[in-house]
Amino acid sequence: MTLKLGVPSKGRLMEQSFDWFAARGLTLSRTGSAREYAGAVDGVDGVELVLLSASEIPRELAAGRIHLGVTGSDLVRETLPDWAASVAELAQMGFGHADLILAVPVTWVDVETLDDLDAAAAAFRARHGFRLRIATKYHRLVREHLRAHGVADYQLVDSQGATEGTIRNLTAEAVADITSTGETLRANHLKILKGAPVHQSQATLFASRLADWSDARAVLARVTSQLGIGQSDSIPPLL
Ligand SMILES: Nc1ncnc2c1ncn2[C@@H]1O[C@H](COP(=O)(O)OP(=O)(O)OP(=O)(O)O)[C@@H](O)[C@H]1O
Ligand SMILES: O=P(O)(O)OC[C@H]1O[C@H](OP(=O)(O)OP(=O)(O)O)[C@H](O)[C@@H]1O
Repeated sequence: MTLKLGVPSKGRLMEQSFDWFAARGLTLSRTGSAREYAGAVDGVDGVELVLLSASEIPRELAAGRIHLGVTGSDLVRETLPDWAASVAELAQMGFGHADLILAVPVTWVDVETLDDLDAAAAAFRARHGFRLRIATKYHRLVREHLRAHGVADYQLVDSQGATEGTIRNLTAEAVADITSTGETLRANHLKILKGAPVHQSQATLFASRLADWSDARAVLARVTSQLGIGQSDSIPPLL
């Protein structure tokens, strides 16, 4: 039996993941044609590369279909209820940095903080008869954050892409989305609310707590030794 390692199948995350492993002596490569999602691993015996969408890796880890997986820490926290029961963080990889933030139009001069948003939301509801709409694909993380900060008078509207455009399109009054350079927010005349972001994300190597480790345990020891990371004693059933 081999250890299955899930890595994003395209884009920056794939390339930077390949570079991160290569720098530690594990060579990942795509095999077959450019469009074929097959891969190979050199450097440690018994590792099988599984190329997957970054957004599917949390579910595959939680289902135990892959033993290790690279994806954004935001996607794990958003996708998996009680994520720490399903996966363990083995290494923060130092790329794929992005902040999940709340933003409102720059023209909302009285709204700079979550407290201001709370007040604006109450006023909005009184005036319009419906709750202020926040567009996002990060429903779980945004709900938890707003609950923790006592903001209740809002509704989430689902936006799976081009979220910053929802305000111009009059389908939302505020957004919660990932930003790295801030260019998309600036281009859409939005400003980030002050205070800590909802989440600071980066690419992270996760281990499944729910995969069958019985035969993959020895391979894990070789992988973590090669990568120079401490083998997590906290991955059941490795205890
Ligand atoms: N502008 C950005 N800068 C840096 N990281 C980003 C940016 N936008 C998204 N990310 C991060 O990249 C990850 C998502 O990667 P990607 O966009 O490849 O996934 P996806 O769109 O779900 O993939 P797929 O289209 O295959 O389903 C998330 O962890 C997110 O935090
Ligand atoms: O701060 P910036 O560097 O401008 O990056 C932020 C943008 O990047 C992501 O979008 P992505 O490109 O993944 O497309 P999406 O709209 O489909 O989510 C995110 O949703 C923002 O729209």
